[in-house]
Order: sequence, then C-alpha cells, then structure tokens
Amino acid sequence: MGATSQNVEGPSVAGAPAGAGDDAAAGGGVGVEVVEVGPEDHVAFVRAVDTGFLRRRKATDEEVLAGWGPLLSTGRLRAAVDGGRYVGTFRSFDTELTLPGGSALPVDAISAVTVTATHRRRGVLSRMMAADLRAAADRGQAAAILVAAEYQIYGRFGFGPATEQLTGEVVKARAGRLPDPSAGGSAGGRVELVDTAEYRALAPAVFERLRATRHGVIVRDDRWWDIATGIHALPGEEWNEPFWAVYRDASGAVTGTLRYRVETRWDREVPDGRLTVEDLIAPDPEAAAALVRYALGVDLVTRVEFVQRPVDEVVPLLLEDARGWRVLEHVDWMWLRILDVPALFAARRYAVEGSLVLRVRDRDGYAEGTFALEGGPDGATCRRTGAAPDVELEAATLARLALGGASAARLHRAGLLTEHRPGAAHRADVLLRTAESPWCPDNF
Ligand SMILES: CC(=O)SCCNC(=O)CCNC(=O)[C@H](O)C(C)(C)COP(=O)(O)OP(=O)(O)OC[C@H]1O[C@@H](n2cnc3c(N)ncnc32)[C@H](O)[C@@H]1OP(=O)(O)O
Repeated sequence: MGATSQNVEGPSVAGAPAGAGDDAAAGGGVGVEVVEVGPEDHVAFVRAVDTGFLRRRKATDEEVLAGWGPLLSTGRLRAAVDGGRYVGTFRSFDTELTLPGGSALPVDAISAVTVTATHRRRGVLSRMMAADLRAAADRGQAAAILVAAEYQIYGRFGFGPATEQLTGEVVKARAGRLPDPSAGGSAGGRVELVDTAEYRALAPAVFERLRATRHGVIVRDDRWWDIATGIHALPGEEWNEPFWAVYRDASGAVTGTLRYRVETRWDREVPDGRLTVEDLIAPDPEAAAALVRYALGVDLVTRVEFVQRPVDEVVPLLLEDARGWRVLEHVDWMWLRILDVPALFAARRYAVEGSLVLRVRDRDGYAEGTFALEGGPDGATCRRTGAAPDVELEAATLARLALGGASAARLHRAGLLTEHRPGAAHRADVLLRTAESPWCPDNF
C-alpha cells in the first residue's frame, strides 16, 4: 500500500514509478503518466478522488480499504501520476442501460473523474477519457455514460445529455384537500412501513420491473443496495437511517417502494416539518399514486420534496390544486457518448414504423458516418449507407435524441441539427421520441 500522507497534489502511490511518464508534447505536462490502478493503490485512489472533489475524509487506510475496496474491485481504475503522486483519477465499470422498448444495452459507466487543482487544464482528463473510450469501444460497448459535475466538461468528448430530471416540492397548504395517509391505494392495496432488512429484501425486485420498462435506467447491483440501505457502510460518510415504505397491491404483492427522510421543524408551536422523498420506485400507476399520497399525508410536515424525478413526474396531477407543486430544479442528468451508432439504434424500439438517414459528425471517429435507420415497435435495423442524409448532426447532439427525450425540431431551431430535406426534423421526432421521458434515477 502506498503512503497516504495527504498534500494538495494527492497521496504518493505504490504502483507508479516516481517521476516516470511521457513528455509535455503528449499533453498533461512533463512527467505526467496515465496508468492503470491495481488493488495495492485503492487507498491512494480514494484519497486522490477526495482531493479532486475537495473532500476531507475522516477515515483510516484500513477503513477506506474495507469500505471502498470491494466497490473499486468491480471497476477499471485509471490515474494520472506525476512524481509518484496521483494527480488525476478516472473509474469506469460495466453496466446496462435500458433503451426505449426495454432492451438492456451493455455500456461503460464513468465516474470518479478528477484532476487536482495543480494539474488542471493541461489535458490530463482528455488523456484519461481517450484511453477509456478506446478500451470501451474495443470491448464492443456501444456507448459510455456519466453524470456530469458541470455542463461544460463533456460535450467536447462527444457526450450529450440523454436524460433530464427534476426536483419539485409540494407546499401542502396550497395543494388542496390532502389524502388520509392510512387510506391506502384506490384498488384495495396498502402502504406499509418496513424495516431496513425487509426493504433490502423486497426493493430489488420492484426495481427490476422498472428497469425492464423504463428507458434511461441502469443496473442496481447487490453492492448498490447494500450501500443504499446502510448495510455496507462507507467510511467517513455519516449514515442517517431513513424511513422505508412499500406498497402492497390487493393480492399482497409488493409493487412499489419508498425511501424518505423527515426533518422535523417547528414554527413556535406550529409543526413545519420537511419530508424528502429520496427514492420512489413504482412502475405501476396504482402503487406510484398510493406512495405519493402517503408521503403527502404524513402529519407534522408542511412541505414534501421529491428529488431526482423524471421530467414527466405525475405528482402535480395527483393534487387537487396543481399549483401546490413547484419545480425547484430541472437539470441535465445522464450524459451519453455513442461509440457504435448501428448497435445502439438497432437495439432500441420505436413507437411507429419509420425510417431516417442520419449523417453524424464525430471528431473522434466512433460515430462518424451516414446511417440508414429503419425501425418500429417490433424491431429495427441501422446500417452504414451511401444514401443522401435526411438530417446531419454532431455525435453529442445525436446522444440527446438517442433515448427519445429531446426534440429534433427544437435542436433544428437552435442550429444543432441540419435538415437536408424539408420537414426531416419533424420526421425524426415522430420516429425517435418516446411517450415517457427517459429517466435515470441514480447518481454514479
Ligand atoms: C463523471 C464525473 O465524475 S463528473 C466529475 C468531474 N470532476 C470534477 O468536477 C472535479 C473538479 N474538476 C476537475 O477535477 C477537473 O477540472 C476536470 C476533471 C473537470 C477537468 O480536468 P482537466 O485535466 O483540467 O481537463 P482537460 O485539461 O483535459 O480539459 C480538456 C478541455 O476541457 C475544458 N474543461 C475542462 N474542465 C472544464 C470545466 N469544468 N468547465 C469548462 N471547460 C472545462 C478545458 O478547458 C479543455 O478545453 P480545450 O480542449 O479547449 O483546451
């Protein structure tokens, strides 16, 4: 294990040669080398990620290793090294992304991207990204995904925002008549509060039903569930036990799950609590409505916040007075980098039968070319073609359209999509857009 004395540049590492590396002409400055990180340097990697994200973690090396080691072992770790110290970090791991129509596309998920303040804007991220995307393409993965810390970072690497999400709040006093939380579902089901172990046992199956149907969703593996339920503690991160609830339909089957926390507040003798719905997974409308009504009905609470929700969230439609709902934040969320246009577009499904010829420009080559797409509800083909294109766009713009969440007509108005045939943007929308918005409920 490398020494872990922290300084501004991050810890020194065992697996990297001090001072070794390529020259400034390769980018990244003199002496900076991009290396793969093995288990012997997991602690140094975590410390460097913390430095990059401006965090000070109070945990010993042993605690860091016990908490993060199993997680890091499932992914690929890259680091930039200068003088034997990590100055850049990059993690990627395999997951599956649900496409419109329900098929699961194997993709490369990127996280823990940092470059220390001393080495920024010298091309260190560019080199780590280039290495990772090349490796993902060589493995046959059709796309890479990430959640961007800042909007301006990833477009240059061919990523575009493929899902958006919102956080909204219900001000109960303005929402009209509120439901009785004990009333249960309209179809004879009921909401039950459960303990952590029951939730851990019941929730994954409900999530799998969402994943099979909602495009934009990615895998939650056992490790994810253990961390999300506090069963696997992450060192230096405080765990506050939330409330867990499930919805059982009339047959007793669990069809929805809810994780929420409450901050109790008082305005003198008047209760003014805040309830935050952190994770609401309910593929069935009946379960979704029952769990929303339950959250709104909890006493001693005046505001209920729903975080990381799809942009077509139903909460306002469940209120007697929809003006009790207000959107607090509406942001880009999961960014997509298409590495193989035919593989992705042939794997998704389309609401109606249609065809479209796309000319895609890609500085890095992966998505460059002209592609003939023919698709419908039951299947699709997407092949390279010599035919004249209907529309022309950058790979990063195509990423916005890939999951059906963006409007080609709007992109055309913004000058991001060129029509080579009049009306082609509208035709693209008829083919590519989806009735439900793509939604990635997770941060990774
Ligand atoms: C998936 C995730 O993990 S998201 C988390 C991203 N990490 C963070 O936000 C932590 C704090 N920031 C950082 O660690 C770094 O600034 C990083 C990782 C964002 C960028 O690393 P760098 O090594 O500086 O990037 P690099 O030098 O390769 O930049 C490439 C280009 O992107 C631009 N760029 C990089 N970061 C940003 C940014 N935050 N805003 C605007 N432009 C940026 C650079 O100016 C450069 O432009 P150019 O090619 O026209 O010269």
